[in-house]
Amino acid sequence: MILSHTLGFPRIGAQRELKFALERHWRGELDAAALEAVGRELRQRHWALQRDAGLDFVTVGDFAYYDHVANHIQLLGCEPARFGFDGSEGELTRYFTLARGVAADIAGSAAGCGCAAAGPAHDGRPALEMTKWFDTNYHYLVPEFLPDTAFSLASSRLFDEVAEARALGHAVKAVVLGPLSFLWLGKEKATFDRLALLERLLPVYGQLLSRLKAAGAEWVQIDEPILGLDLPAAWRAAFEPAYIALAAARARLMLATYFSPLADNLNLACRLPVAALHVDAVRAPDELAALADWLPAHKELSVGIVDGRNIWRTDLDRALARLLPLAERRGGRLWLAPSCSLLHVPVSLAAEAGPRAPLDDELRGWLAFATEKLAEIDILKRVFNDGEDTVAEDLAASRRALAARRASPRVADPAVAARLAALPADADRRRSAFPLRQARQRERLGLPAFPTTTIGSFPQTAEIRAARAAFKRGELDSASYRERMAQEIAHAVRRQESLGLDVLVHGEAERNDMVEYFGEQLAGFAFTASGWVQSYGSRCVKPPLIYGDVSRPQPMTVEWTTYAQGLTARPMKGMLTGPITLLQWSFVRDDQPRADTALQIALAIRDEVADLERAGIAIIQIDEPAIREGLPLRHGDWRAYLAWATRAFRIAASPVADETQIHTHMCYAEFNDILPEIAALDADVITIETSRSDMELLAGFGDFRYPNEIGPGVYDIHSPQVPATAEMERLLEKAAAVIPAQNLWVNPDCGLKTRAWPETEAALRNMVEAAKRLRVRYGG
Ligand SMILES: CN1c2c(nc(N)[nH]c2=O)NC[C@@H]1CNc1ccc(C(=O)N[C@@H](CCC(=O)N[C@@H](CCC(=O)N[C@@H](CCC(=O)O)C(=O)O)C(=O)O)C(=O)O)cc1
Ligand SMILES: N[C@@H](CCS)C(=O)O
Ligand SMILES: [Zn+2]
Repeated sequence: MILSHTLGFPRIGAQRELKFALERHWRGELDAAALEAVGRELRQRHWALQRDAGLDFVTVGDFAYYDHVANHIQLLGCEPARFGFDGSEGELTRYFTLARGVAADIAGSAAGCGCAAAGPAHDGRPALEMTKWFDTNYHYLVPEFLPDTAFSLASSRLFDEVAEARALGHAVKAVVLGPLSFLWLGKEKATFDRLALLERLLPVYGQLLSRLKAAGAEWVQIDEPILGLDLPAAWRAAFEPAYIALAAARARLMLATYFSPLADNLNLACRLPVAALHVDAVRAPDELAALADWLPAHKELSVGIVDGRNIWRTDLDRALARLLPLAERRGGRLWLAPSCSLLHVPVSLAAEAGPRAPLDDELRGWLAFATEKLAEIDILKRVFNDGEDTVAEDLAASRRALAARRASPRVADPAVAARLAALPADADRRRSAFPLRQARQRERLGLPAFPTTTIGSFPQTAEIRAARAAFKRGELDSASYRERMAQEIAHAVRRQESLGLDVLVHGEAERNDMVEYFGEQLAGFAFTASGWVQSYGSRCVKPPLIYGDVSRPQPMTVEWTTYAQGLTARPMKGMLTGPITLLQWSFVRDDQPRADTALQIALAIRDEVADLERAGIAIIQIDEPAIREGLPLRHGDWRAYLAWATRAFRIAASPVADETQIHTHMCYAEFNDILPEIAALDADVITIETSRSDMELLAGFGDFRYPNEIGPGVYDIHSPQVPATAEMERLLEKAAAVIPAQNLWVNPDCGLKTRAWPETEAALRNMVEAAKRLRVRYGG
């Protein structure tokens, strides 16, 4: 018998119902009960979808009002003491405090902007840090651990949800993050080893599993994605005793791994005393044979056969070819599932039909979002359980779609192939070495020491978003929309001039998103109407789809950039998203290596760089915030990735003269483990997020003697708090202790699109003042 399930389902809602409810709640327009009603309605809808798709169990525990790791912090009773909760606050209030921090004197502004994580707040309660969930564009809240962190079962939310699903008649599989992954994903806030907390944590997990069983969960999926990482020996060694201890709870456990091969953890995963093991057969198809050998016959094998990280229809014949020998080997017993939670793909293709939909019928036919992926799993299951004839039509439709995609003339563009073949070997090299470029740029730009700048975006106000929405609905004509954006840009330029910034930006008002905006203009890319995916909290992104060879039919940013430059005598930075970030934050074609697609995008961006230079733009920034996130999860794969990723960046950045200054920008990650490669990008200036680590991140750049110029972020843009001049001075002093002062720039951590104008202006005023004081101290 073949069974089916999903590791998780998107929680945000097909129409982003959760996002809008959350933001209304934060603005004080929706009370907690009404928010909970929206959550309940979404869970019920998603469980019904799972049941209707023929899954044998619905998954309970994948829902979260902000983030599932944050749910575990409450569930396991380890809310950090620094939040000072006194027991009078409700669970939901505490939850949003962990996620967003509190700034008592500016709470109105924080809530009004719908921003998610807040940074250091006036009353000393900064939000939990946010970081990337493995190699995805989803951000989780980082648990904080101290040597005396205690655990207890402190929330009934998960058990209530199990009861809710049971009351609706569903067979339930609950999902929790495993104890080792939970500890691994957290951070020590004092000098000690957080693995030491396992002993204290395990009894609470034991209680958790017993209660889930008592609540009627037939299975508990226990996620240990860290089994896909290169783990230190102590962490690997901790698995077996931990799971032996958990076995005492007598819950039926499915250990779930995903995102990368198990490799040297395969044997360990097979040995653990659990009833079932889930593996990612999309990222690690080659391990299936070994699993069939090693997993004891009495255990269930759940095969993640449908890609949970991408949106292409599954090749069902290839999937069946993989599954058949496995099923045979395991006596006809298998579970089928997506490779990972479906959190990372949009809810349904249903919203992509209709005359105004940007996706045409042909492209839509090649795709499967979360709902359609469940249907694919059901087809595969029925082939085994009921015979191929029962799904002959579905299989034929799937084959037709795949054949159409393979044969489509829209995929291959011979001109792109020809250009790549003719690419000179030195296309990734600037004309001169950095010292000469630096001298020429200094002469051309005439900037003061500690030049001030921002990262690109200024507040994406409700008015800007509303104008764009009206334009897209056809209610605002193109000329009026462009006029509105021109006004916004002019406004941003005026404000920067009056603040005294040295290098200006146009503010990105015209961009819906730093990736989608380019995706809408590049050939080989398509975009959706409602293909939203949660990025953090209530914030979502709509990743474009790369379906074919990429090229740039026409300039994408030159008009707005030259317009902005025409408004000021100061240098206006051109603002582009780099090839790796465009790749990483899109759904990428699966019919050629990612490296090839990256190279094609690099050529398109190179053309834009050349056009900006030709239009007289002296400084061009190529954002690469996702370059670190794109690193493979296994170290052994790093070298190959870094080689093509850095080459793609350099190809994009290298067509310009020495006098043209190339900036890059990175955030959301620690870069110290890839510093040589960051240096090899050879950007003239790099701006990076450093303020949240109190410039600690910069130490690596100092130790490494990073050769080019650096703008370490001096304030956290996630917070509406206005940073004090003295604090930014202190950070700059700290930076000057490790980086030569003449190479330092002054800027925020990242773009300001999620902020409001009043706090933005106040923060930048203080930042400019801090730079002036540094100039006095260091000369220049
Ligand atoms: C830098 N970050 C980014 C990541 N990934 C990206 N693809 N882009 C990024 O910028 N990953 C790492 C970080 C994550 N950070 C963020 C920060 C902010 C957001 C965010 O604000 N997202 C918006 C959606 C952005 C967008 O595409 N907006 C569109 C559509 C706006 C919209 O919702 N319109 C409404 C109607 C509005 C009205 O009538 O007033 C509608 O269509 O229904 C646009 O501007 O046109 C969000 O709201 O979640 C994301 C990641
Ligand atoms: N230029 C972009 C970079 C974000 S990582 C911005 O300022 O929003
Ligand atoms: Zn950034």
